[in-house]
Amino acid sequence: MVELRDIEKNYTNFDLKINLKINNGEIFGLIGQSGSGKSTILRIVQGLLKADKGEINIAKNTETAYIFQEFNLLYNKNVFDNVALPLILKKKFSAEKVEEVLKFVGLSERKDSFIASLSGGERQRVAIARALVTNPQLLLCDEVTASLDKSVKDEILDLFEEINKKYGTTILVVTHELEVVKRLCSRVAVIEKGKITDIFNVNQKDYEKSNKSYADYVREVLK
Ligand SMILES: Nc1ncnc2c1ncn2[C@@H]1O[C@H](COP(=O)(O)OP(=O)(O)OP(=O)(O)O)[C@@H](O)[C@H]1O
Repeated sequence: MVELRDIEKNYTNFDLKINLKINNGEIFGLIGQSGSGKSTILRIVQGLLKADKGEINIAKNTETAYIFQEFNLLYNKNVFDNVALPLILKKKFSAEKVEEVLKFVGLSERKDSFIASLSGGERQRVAIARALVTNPQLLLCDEVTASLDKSVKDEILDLFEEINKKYGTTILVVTHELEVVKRLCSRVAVIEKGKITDIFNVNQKDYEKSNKSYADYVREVLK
């Protein structure tokens, strides 16, 4: 689905050099500390940044969508209009499609609400719905759960899993959070100082999905 071959990007104090292959239908994690080069890789895959060397191959006509940490929502528009935007830009507006993805992310009831009145988790759901509305085969996610608390994070991660299962969407997840990779990804690449130092299958078996209430979680950590 996505192949980065001998990709290089050189900044004054930073050199990226990687090879990476992401298979059709997998949820692939890219994990690394701040400054390791994750966003640079994602931007190269998005086509927002040109590599100095190497080749990037993405299957022809792959519909791609992005979800960012900051959500990039339009605050002067309501939920419905935010989600409809990519379809309007592509001149493919369909109210039914917007309704369908809003239902999928559990926001049908909030479709007339303005973004400012939503919680962080709800905003993230709007961003996910907006990404899904064009039926992407490839979803690129940059630190999408970093600002969310544990229970909302679990909900959003469930949603990504559902997207992958229901639509077969290939998902590339960039994160510095180990638990996100553990919970969601089948494979992960570890990136350090611009190089991939390891790639392996994630052992998801012993991840315990939390059914605890928020109060239980707080007690468990703090007491
Ligand atoms: N336009 C640029 N000019 C010069 N250096 C840059 C530029 N963009 C990124 N860098 C450098 O490249 C390195 C990797 O940055 P990148 O944003 O890819 O890291 P990251 O792993 O995504 O970090 P974070 O988790 O903090 O977002 C950093 O050292 C950064 O300073």
